Amino acid sequence: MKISESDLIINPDGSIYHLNLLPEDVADTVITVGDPDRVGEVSKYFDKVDYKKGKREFITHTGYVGSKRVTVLSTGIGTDNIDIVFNELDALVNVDFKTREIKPNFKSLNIIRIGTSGAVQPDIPMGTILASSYGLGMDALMNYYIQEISEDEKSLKDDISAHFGHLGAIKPYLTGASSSLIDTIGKDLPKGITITAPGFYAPQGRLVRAKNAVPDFIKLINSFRSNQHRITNLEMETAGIYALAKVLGHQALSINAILASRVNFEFSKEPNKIVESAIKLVLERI
Ligand SMILES: O=P(O)(O)O[C@H]1O[C@H](CO)[C@@H](O)[C@H]1O
Ligand SMILES: O=c1cc[nH]c(=O)[nH]1
Repeated sequence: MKISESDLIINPDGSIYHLNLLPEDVADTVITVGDPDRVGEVSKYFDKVDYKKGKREFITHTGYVGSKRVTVLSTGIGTDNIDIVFNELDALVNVDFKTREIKPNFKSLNIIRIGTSGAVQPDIPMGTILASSYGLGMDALMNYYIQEISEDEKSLKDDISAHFGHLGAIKPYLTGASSSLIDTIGKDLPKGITITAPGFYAPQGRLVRAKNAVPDFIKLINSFRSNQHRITNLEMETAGIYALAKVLGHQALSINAILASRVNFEFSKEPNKIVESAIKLVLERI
């Protein structure tokens, strides 16, 4: 079945609407980062950069780490951008842009996020590099997609829904990391459930001048327990990445550079150093 011109928008030069990429521009291993400036911080370690492209906040460099072809791409902030990036990345590899039909041979990408994040447990200090075992979305993205979840995900999600049930309108969604990527890239890293918030301030329990509707949000988050599971950190993309990757059949892992300790009220004075060590760790292991 042909995908219509308004559902899948292809620019006159054959590139996809927002990412401005051609199908051949995407490697099978994709690193996503939030900050467009971080793309160069990753690709400076490539042995060879084939090209650099971009539009809006979506900057892409593709090249080689040793003999492995790798794409690094910035998503900007938030799961609304993840919706765009993941649908367009998937279309680039799984839709024939000439016929507008789904290709007969499905391609699954390995997608690794290198992001920044704030920890909500006292034993996870600033400087930690943490792998998200699950992404827990407090945003609304997955209200718009049909997602099948495993029995394990369902039972953990039920405990989470009970814990956060009194928040009313919030309908959390939960997806596990790719087991193959977490067992390799994330093998010896601290792990935990990452909350993806629809904002940086009150949606992450911060208080500046506007009053928060949810009192003691960080306490509510860090007191959650279900068997061996606990919530370790807060950021703004992982849950959307995990959920859409699974819906579309890709493998995803989120690696978090912990810049803030929300329980100790601290923010790193050297955030770039922490991000740098997360980048090096991922590039050594992909
Ligand atoms: O550093 P990045 O990857 O952008 O990630 C985190 O930083 C941003 C907020 O400062 C949000 O995007 C959050 O998820
Ligand atoms: O606390 C933090 C730090 C980085 N990014 C976030 O979203 N939250």
